[in-house]
Formats: sequence, structure tokens, C-alpha cells
Amino acid sequence: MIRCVSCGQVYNDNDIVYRCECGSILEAVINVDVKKEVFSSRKNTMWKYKEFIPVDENKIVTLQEGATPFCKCDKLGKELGINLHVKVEGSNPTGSFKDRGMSVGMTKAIMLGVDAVGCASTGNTSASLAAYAARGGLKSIVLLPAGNVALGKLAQAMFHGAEVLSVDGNFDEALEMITKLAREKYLYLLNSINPFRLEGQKTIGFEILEDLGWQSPDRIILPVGNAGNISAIWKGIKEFYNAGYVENKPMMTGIQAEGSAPITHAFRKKSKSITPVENPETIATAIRIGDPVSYTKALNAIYDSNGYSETVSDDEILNAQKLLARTEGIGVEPASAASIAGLKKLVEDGTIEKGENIVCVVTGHLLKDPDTAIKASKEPTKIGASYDELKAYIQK
Ligand SMILES: N[C@@H](CCOP(=O)(O)O)C(=O)O
Repeated sequence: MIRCVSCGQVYNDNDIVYRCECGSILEAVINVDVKKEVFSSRKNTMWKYKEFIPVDENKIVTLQEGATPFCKCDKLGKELGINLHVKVEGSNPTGSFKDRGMSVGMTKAIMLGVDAVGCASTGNTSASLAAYAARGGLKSIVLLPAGNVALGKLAQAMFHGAEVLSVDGNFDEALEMITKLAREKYLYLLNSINPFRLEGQKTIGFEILEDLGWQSPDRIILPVGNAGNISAIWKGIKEFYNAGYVENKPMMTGIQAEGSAPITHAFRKKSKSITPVENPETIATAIRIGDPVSYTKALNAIYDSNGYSETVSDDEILNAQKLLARTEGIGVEPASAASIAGLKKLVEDGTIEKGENIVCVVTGHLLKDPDTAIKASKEPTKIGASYDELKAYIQK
């Protein structure tokens, strides 16, 4: 069953519906009775939690997503006076957390018998959709905001065989266009407004709790763009809490880029609705979104968990990206580094207390955006093909 998060209206699992009649968004309702011990005996992918994922397990479209590294980051943690783990979602098959959602979404598409899927994207969703559509044998079409998609992501979408359209507009406009096409049944929409996408992404929350030995961290910090992921992770946390697997829940802490921050602005006003940002701007193209579709769920996650939302500047993002890469060896794209930049800011202003147990989710791999990485780095030093020249350089 699918249910509206605002008015509670229910829909059948097989209705192709993206919004409730009241205009709000939908979520899948899960009723599961299973002991947590069963999970540890299964192959380590996100599908080990299959009872919580509402699709037919005989039709699963998978590239073995999930079970991503959960890195204890003692050097950075010590510097900030907290206990820090980083959940590295860039280790998924196409290099971002979207694969979890796309595996479930594509499975649902197969179950529904559609022949084409589509999305609007700042890059990662399209890369993932193109790969999983290829895996599932479906046609795919993606709309990208012209000039604002990092090179690695664009290459992935094109190479996996999606029909790639470059829209002379921003992500929000592209999403509106493709949603209309989906409502007119030209394709099945696999943006995160599709509630089945979030059923995959909630497994990040499941894994964090299991990674910590069935304990909740004090806080989970993550970047927020279209706001599907914070909503999904919170849904996962609540489902495991309600199942009795853990005794506590974390404070959900969403970080946005200064130039694209409608959710943080709403949080500061204690509001449950947003004022969309008309011309969103940030170097972190993955979160360059002014009108996030899942804002209702995201704000609920923040308020219900006694969480927080903060903005970070592009400079703070780039500094945090370098800090994580050079202190802990974890390479992430700029948007992912927003979680580390936010962590630093909230420790410095005292919002985060010393000794807190924190998990930062980093959402996409460094190589998604090679241009930004190269621009932020020193040029290689040129030397001749001579051992003497090499030795002289090393001894300098
Ligand atoms: N950053 C996203 C934006 C939209 O994605 P969705 O997961 O909310 O559908 C992207 O990679 O395109």
C-alpha cells in the first residue's frame, strides 16, 4: 500500500501515481515481523533486508548495491572532538547512493510491465537510471540541466545508453517537464518522488544501525538537495526502531549549499513549508536544487528527530572535500563534502556537543566530478625521463 504523507489517503501498490490528489507526496507502508538475526546470515548487499523492501524478490534488478564501507575516522574525529564514522556511498556500483533506490525502482518498473523509464537529474540519478535500465532491459530517457552536470555523471548516462536530453533550464524545470511526460504515461518516472526509490535508499539507515552493532548514533549528517535521501534514511531508522531492533533514534541533520537552501530557510523559521529558491547556485551541482520535491518528508524528519539544518558556502564545501580526502583518504564529490563542512561548522558553533557519536553520509565518489578535483589540485611536476633528474628532484 502507498499512503499520502499529508492527508493519509491510500493507494494500491500497483497504481502508477506520483502525487496524492491533495497535491502532497506518497510513501510505501511497510508491515514486517522478522527477527534481526536473519540479516547477518545473508549475502551482504542491501537486499539482505528484503522483507522491508516492497517488491517481488524474483524480479529484482540488481548490481549488488549497498553494504557500503562504514569508515571510522579517528583523525578527523579527534580534531573535532567527536566520534566520527563516514558512510561511503560512492562505493555503490555507479558511484552514488542512487543505486539503492534505482535497484528497487527498476524492479518496480519491471513488475508494472512498463517499457520506458525516465528522470530529470543533476547527474547521479541519470547515471544510475541509465545503468539499471540497461540491466533491466528497459529504454531510458534523462533530462539534464545544460552546463550543470559534472563530467563523470554525464559520461555514465551517455555510455549506458540512455537518451540524454540537455535542457536549457535548471533541474527544477527539467523535473517539472519530465513529470508531466510521466503523468501522460510516456514513461515511468524514477526520480525520488516515486516512493519505491526511497524504499531502496532507506537501507542506508538500516546499514548504519547494523554497522554500529544495533545502536543508533547521536546524529546522522547528510547533504540535502531534492531531499529524498534524508527522508528515506529517517524512514529506515523509524522502521528498525519500530521493529524493536534499536532503542534510540538519531537527530537527522540536513546540510544545504548557501545558494540552494530552501529547507534550511524553512527550518530557521520553524516552518513546515518552503519558499522555493528561483535560481539555485552552488559548485556542488548535485544539490543545486531550488524546489525539492521531498521537502515535506525532509522537514518532518528534521523536526521529528529533534534534528537540525544548516547551510555551508562553496568554499567550506571545497575545503571539507580536501580535508576528508587528505586526512582520511576518502574521495567524495563536492555535494557529499557538504556533510563534512556542516559537521565542522556545527561543532565550531557548539550545536554539536563534544563526544557526540556522529555518522556523516557521503553520497557520491570523487571521480563523479573530475574537473572540480583537478582545479583544486596542484599541477603534476614535469621531469625528464632520467633517473638522475628524478633523484635530484627527490633530494631537493
Ligand atoms: N541530485 C539528484 C537530483 C534528483 O534526484 P532524485 O534522487 O531526487 O530523483 C541527481 O543526481 O539527479
